[in-house]
Amino acid sequence: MKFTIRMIRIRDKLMLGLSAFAILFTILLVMDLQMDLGYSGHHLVPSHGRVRVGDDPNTGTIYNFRRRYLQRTNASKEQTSGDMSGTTQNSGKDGENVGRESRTEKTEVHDNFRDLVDLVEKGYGVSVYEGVARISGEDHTYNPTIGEMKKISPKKNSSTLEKFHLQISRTELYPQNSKYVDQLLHEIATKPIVHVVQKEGGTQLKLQINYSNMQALFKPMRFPREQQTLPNHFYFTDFERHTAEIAAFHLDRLLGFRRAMPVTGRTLNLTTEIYQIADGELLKTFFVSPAGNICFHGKCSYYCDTAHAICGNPDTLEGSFAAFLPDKSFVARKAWRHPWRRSYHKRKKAQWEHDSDYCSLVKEIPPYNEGRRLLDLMDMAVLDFLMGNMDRHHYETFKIFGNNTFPLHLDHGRGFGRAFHDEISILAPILQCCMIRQTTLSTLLKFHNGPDPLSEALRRSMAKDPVAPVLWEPHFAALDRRVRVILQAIRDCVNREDSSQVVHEKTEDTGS
Ligand SMILES: Nc1ncnc2c1ncn2[C@@H]1O[C@H](COP(=O)(O)OP(=O)(O)OP(=O)(O)O)[C@@H](O)[C@H]1O
Ligand SMILES: [Mn+2]
Repeated sequence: MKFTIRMIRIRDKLMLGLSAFAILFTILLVMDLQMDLGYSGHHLVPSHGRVRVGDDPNTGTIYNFRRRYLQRTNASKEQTSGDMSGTTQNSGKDGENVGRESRTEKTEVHDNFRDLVDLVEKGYGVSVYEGVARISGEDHTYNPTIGEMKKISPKKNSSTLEKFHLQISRTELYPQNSKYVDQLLHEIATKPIVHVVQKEGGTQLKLQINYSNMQALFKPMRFPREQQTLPNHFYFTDFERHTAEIAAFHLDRLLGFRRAMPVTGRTLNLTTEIYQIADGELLKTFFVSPAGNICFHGKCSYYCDTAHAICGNPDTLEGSFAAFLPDKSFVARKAWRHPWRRSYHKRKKAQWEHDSDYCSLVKEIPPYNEGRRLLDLMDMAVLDFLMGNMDRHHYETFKIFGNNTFPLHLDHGRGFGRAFHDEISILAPILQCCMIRQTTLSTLLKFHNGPDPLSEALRRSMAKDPVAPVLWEPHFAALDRRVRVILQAIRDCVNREDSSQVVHEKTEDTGS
């Protein structure tokens, strides 16, 4: 009897011990997943987000910059638990900088990046062939438009979009003082829609909106603005945000690129402006949800089923409307694989992710070995980093202009997904090539040193959009913070290139 009682006690103690262990283990696992400590071997952020042991701190890899940047600026105040990979790297040496609340940030003096301002103003080391701030050396006086190349002038009854197409030039989609952009935005946002068909291509649902004399590409709203990229979603499984398309157009314009088609927001009546004029195939996918809202899902390769339907409230729906590119039969385009594209596989990495000398490889290959294209990729990295767009797999150019023309900035639906996280790997082209177009650097410095920070300029630019406010507030602060990150990366490059740099004469006023 005594023996059995003792056995029961031992068993109870054992059970108690086991339970305590299980609880502790679970807590450890949860902490690991939250803080990415690495015990479980699973990382919330992909493992390439970590600093690799053995990296020479003086080589220009993304990992080193990420580590140094995180130690220096301590952006962790703005980071969520999923983004701590860098902060766990902090050692005691950086004592004064480590505190996550970073109260020091408020007292920090504004770094006006005088060294970089000097670089762009005085043109020290600005050349086609070497240095960090570069010019493309192309002939900017040779800038024919599509109209000129095709010997077509706009007719009296041409639509604004047709006129816009004819003025697309070798160096930009529209001039800085374009008389068509605002008019186009207004027309796309207000003119009656006459027919709607699903747009082929791409992974997510898009509609081609036909007006009486022009077309637009419609991407529907799927979430409220404050919804962020789900932590378990990869960049390639992330849903698209219509507001990102709108904001990207404004951002591209503010940066002086003018390589993105004009995009506006518009609120539709799903019944009268889509359903009643929809193409038969699209019509088949309409239904009424249990909540009594009108919904449709279209047909596409990923998210086109009942579970991912797009629903009105009950039949109003917001979306982005991008002015249509010229028809391919009129102006053909060439699609290029982006050298720094991601692997689009949940376990594989791309070559640039483990080869810190990747840029020297790219520099050898046409069209990156000469002309403007490599600098254009740097611009694209700036645009994508500012909005957090990781989905840049391909890009397109207009064939008619040959190789020495701008790449189109298309498809920004996956930007503006994470306001509290700066995805340094998007800067890989800049960090690995250590170059940036002089004019782009100059524009970034202008926004950084004010009086108008990028956030304010963007806010003002988007204020008149029909679906304003376009962006969730935290994205604005992220923009100004990311401008600083880019400037810091450029400064690191300049310092690394060493001070013995030869002084070159400026040979070109504008680089884009
Ligand atoms: N404004 C536009 N006018 C006409 N065609 C466009 C326009 N924008 C994009 N396209 C074309 O439509 C294709 C798909 O567009 P987009 O990339 O925005 O869609 P997506 O569903 O996000 O694609 P993906 O899944 O490949 O990322 C593009 O490759 C481009 O050729
Ligand atoms: Mn896309």
